[in-house]
Amino acid sequence: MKSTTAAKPQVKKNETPLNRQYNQIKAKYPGALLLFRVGDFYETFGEDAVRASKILGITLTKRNNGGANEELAGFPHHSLDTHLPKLVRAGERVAICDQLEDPSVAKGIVRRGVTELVTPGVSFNDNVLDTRRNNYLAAVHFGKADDTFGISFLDISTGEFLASQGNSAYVDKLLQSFNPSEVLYCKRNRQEFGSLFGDKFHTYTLEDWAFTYDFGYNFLKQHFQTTSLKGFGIEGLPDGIIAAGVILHYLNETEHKDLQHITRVTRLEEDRYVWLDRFTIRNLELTAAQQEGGVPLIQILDQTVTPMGARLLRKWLNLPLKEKALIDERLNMVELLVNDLDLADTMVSHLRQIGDLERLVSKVAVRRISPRELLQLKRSLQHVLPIKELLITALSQNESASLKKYADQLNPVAFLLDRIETELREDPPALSNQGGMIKSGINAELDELTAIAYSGKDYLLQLQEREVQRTGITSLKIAYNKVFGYYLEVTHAHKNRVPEDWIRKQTLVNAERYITPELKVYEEKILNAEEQIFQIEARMFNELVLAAGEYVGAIQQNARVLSVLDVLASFGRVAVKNKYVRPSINESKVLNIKDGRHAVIEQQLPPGEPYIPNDVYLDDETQQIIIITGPNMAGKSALLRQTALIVLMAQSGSFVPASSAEIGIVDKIFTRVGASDNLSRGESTFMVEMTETASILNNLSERSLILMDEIGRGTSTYDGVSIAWSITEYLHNKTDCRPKTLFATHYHELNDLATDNPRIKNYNVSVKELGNKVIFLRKLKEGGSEHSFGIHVAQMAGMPAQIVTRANEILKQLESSHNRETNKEKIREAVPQERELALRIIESGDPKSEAIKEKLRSIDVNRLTPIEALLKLNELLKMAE
Ligand SMILES: Nc1ncnc2c1ncn2[C@@H]1O[C@H](COP(=O)(O)OP(=O)(O)OP(=O)(O)O)[C@@H](O)[C@H]1O
Repeated sequence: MKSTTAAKPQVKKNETPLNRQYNQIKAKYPGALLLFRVGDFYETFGEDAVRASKILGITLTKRNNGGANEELAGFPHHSLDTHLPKLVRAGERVAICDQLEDPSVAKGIVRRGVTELVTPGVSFNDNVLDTRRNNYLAAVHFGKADDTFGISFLDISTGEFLASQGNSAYVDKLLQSFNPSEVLYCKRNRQEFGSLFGDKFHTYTLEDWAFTYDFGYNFLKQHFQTTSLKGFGIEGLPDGIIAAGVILHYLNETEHKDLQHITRVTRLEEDRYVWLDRFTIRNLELTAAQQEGGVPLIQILDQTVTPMGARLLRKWLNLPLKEKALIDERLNMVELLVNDLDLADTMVSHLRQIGDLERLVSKVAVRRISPRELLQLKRSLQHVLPIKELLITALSQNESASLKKYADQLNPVAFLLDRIETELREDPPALSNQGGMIKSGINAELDELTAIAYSGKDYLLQLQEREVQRTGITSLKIAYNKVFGYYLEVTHAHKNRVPEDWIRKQTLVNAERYITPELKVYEEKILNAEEQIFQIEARMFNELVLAAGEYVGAIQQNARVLSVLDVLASFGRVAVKNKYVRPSINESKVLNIKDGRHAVIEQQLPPGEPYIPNDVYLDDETQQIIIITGPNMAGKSALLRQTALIVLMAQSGSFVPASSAEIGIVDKIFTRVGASDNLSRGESTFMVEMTETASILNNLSERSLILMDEIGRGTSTYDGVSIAWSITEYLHNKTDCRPKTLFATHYHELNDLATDNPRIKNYNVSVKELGNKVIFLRKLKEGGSEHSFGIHVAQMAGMPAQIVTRANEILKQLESSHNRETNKEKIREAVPQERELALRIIESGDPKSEAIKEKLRSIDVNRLTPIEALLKLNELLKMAE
């Protein structure tokens, strides 16, 4: 994706003063597309014009610039709201250069300056933002120590600011989960950034000096007006502080200086959340589908009614919890709402009216709120008190710590509401510079001026009436424009009836315009009054916004509580609708799911086709690893994924699709599913599969849940079976932890593993054979399978009969020549044979064996992963042959 860095400004000869001003400003914002306000238009020039015309579909013209022809494209200033989002979405950084003084009073060339640099990650514009998603700006700092990184995220539209640090895998995971719209990093890390974190992000690189500890620390201290950062819990994160400092620095550089709504920086604690690697996030399709048209889990679970609730749900699904108390707190509240549907419904009906309180309050803090939005803020806040009262009433019937906490935290901000109610009209305009905002009876001077303006207008109507009588010109009209002020307009047909005392001002094609001294007197009265009204109202509105600014902290807290309530209510509604149950969370290592279902697939089956529920039991004593065999299409992958989804939903605080679920807290979920989805990256399928598996095996913990689907199918059957076999053995025999594993495979040879390994159990997803047809029962049963029905599936898929018959013949032949018992013995004997071979090689003295010895010596056994060991062994065997 687009990456931006500074470009050299062009110096031109024969500059006009306007050009010089343009070039000076342009040079200050390298890499940005400059929208240059000239009169009523925003103009772009040169390269910017070419890009703008392409993105916006506006006409590209040429102008003469110091003898050279330069491209030019522009649009009327009032179209900024339509055009800006298009430019930003196309990945442009847009510098908005406005006229900083009134052109009519400017001496010489109008003063201009960039008032905002809008970039993909920094925007307040409602048209750029997706209400149901956060718009994060991220900064990544490459730490001094090996594999340490600082990372920070900011959503300027909500004020949420986070910092953390960890290794590259952690940073990568966060980037995947938060999916920032723009990522900042240091120029010197350009090479590494792409190879570590991919090229899907819009990035912007900054100079080295911004990435220093003292700079970041001081910037943060200054912003929060604190003497240290201890209160935020980030003191111990030097790399995280650097990243957070870079974000504030960047905001400053992009002319975002009103940041009062960023009231804290929160430490994102790595060990508070379940670890999901990037493959898991993608494969489980929690918040985004892998393929177009696919349905992610969030689509099923999202019944939130506020944009901030929708954003929070996304976060909760990406960051499931590991602490029982916190998970139970959420589940308790969901249960309460499920059991008290009246409470849930009334609460949701209030929440529905609240809208995006979080973004509205940010606009208050940065003083970008419009009169209409302030009214909206008032209307949102009016629902806080009823919700608080609802919770308090519910508390009288339920002993609930959560209810009490939420009720306590909600602040109805009555004083502010009262003030807005008293002062702001119910039909305010969109802009604050043309009056019509403040109610009458608040400011005596304002009321007086309004009376003058109104009576002046009444007087003008009387004047018009009088002149009609006097001249007999019934079509005579009094109108107004900016150039002449008020005037009388008469069509040419009545021109000769115009009295002597009228003064002609303008002749049009079919009419003439006149003024009279009397008209001018009243004009001045009206215009003066209006001008003063605008000024007084703008000042009063500003004071109102400032007053609201005092409540930013309280309103932000309201927004947080309301978004939590929204997500919990959404969990409750989905639980009732889809028949989910409350999971029981404990600290054991047991996973015991009864009648589990796949939350997404069950919603998509054709009507009348039920989803077949299944039990899954895993622990670290008796059933640590389950090998699941079964034909293609039987439902193996669905079973694997539903198990992980149930765990994740439970630990996010949601009820789950099952008849019961005991969840011993899981701290990491790894998946290796499918083999074909990385082809577009140009890596070999098998290599990707092995890299992903290696990353799983190197990061295990005793609470890990591993899902492996057809590991090894990307290579020859023998290689595949050998690798799958050795991985499973490794997971079983690991001495430091016993990660729970579901292993779906077509290799029924693996069923033999259960013979010698007590915690490995065989299951199969059953099918029934009817004649030569297969019926999918989709029921998980104990025991292995004898064959894989691949040919049946080929037949079902409409393969020509001739091919199906021939395949069956070949299969029979192969099965008779490969006796399973012999294979089983061979596999069991494999280890001693290899050792023997190694010894023979080392003892002989020929040149080939010397080379092999050399190779062996180069291996550092302590740093070798099981997969690398297998690959090395394979290499050595090839050399020996
Ligand atoms: N328990 C179930 N109840 C109803 N339908 C199911 C169930 N499990 C799976 N299905 C349906 O069967 C389809 C195939 O399931 P799945 O992809 O899990 O099969 P598989 O055994 O992993 O196949 P393959 O080995 O070819 O990858 C699913 O897309 C779903 O529509």
